[in-house]
Amino acid sequence: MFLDRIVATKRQEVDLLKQSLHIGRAEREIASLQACRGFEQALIGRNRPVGLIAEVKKASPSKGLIRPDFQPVSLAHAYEEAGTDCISVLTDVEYFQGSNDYLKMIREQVRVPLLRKDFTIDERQIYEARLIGADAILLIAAILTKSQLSDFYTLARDLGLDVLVEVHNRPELETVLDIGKATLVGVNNRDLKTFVTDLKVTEELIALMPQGVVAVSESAISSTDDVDFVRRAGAQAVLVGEHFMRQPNVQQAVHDLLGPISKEGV
Ligand SMILES: O=C(O)c1ccccc1NCC(=O)[C@H](O)[C@H](O)COP(=O)(O)O
Repeated sequence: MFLDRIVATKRQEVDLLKQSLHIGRAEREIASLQACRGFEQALIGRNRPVGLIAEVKKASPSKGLIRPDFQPVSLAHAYEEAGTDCISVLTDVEYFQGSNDYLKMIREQVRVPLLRKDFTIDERQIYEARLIGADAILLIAAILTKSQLSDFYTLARDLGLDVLVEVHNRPELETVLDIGKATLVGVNNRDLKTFVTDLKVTEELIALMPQGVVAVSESAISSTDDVDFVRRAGAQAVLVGEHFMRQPNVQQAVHDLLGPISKEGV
């Protein structure tokens, strides 16, 4: 299964990270960094009736190479110009052709809060995320135990990071709600084990979320009908990657998908 392969690769990467990232040193370095930009807060005070996390995504396991002419900083600038609330940067090298360097470069150039999109399986990756300039990390319920989800969540918050906790089915959501910490929950419409996508997953799971949770619908959103559907299902924000990456002008693509900036209806 592909997700198992990704996690196996992450274990190897973490073994290397254990040699290069010393937690005590990382903590001291982090203490001298500027505070993170509020990722969740940017979605709550969003620029449009539905919040937007626009993704910088060169390739994916399900689609291969998506954007051959990939200029991460220009793309991030275009997203910022288009009024995106937050940006997601894929940092996985092996399967998404991403890079920590892309996130670092974008951090230097744009003000929008950044999600480090990767497969977190070890606490060192959370320190690393903070050090490279992320404002938020992703925790994927499908690859973590309940205690890992809880511990990693707490560590990330202690380091000043926001956390997008991702679920794809009811048992995963129940685990996350049972832990009782997550305030920002993403429903991935893509089954990461089969790559099958279905927006109805958003509809099913958001209906089970308590008031106060900021719900994000992730993946396979490519039309205004899709946005309307997940919004009606209760999504306060959408995470969109491939659709924007396939458009020559991503700034225009954001306007076409989400309309002009308007705080009305927030
Ligand atoms: O995108 C994939 O093929 C993929 C495969 C296995 C694990 C994760 C995967 N994607 C990560 C994501 O969650 C998406 O990049 C993100 O939600 C945006 O989705 P999309 O708009 O469909 O590019």
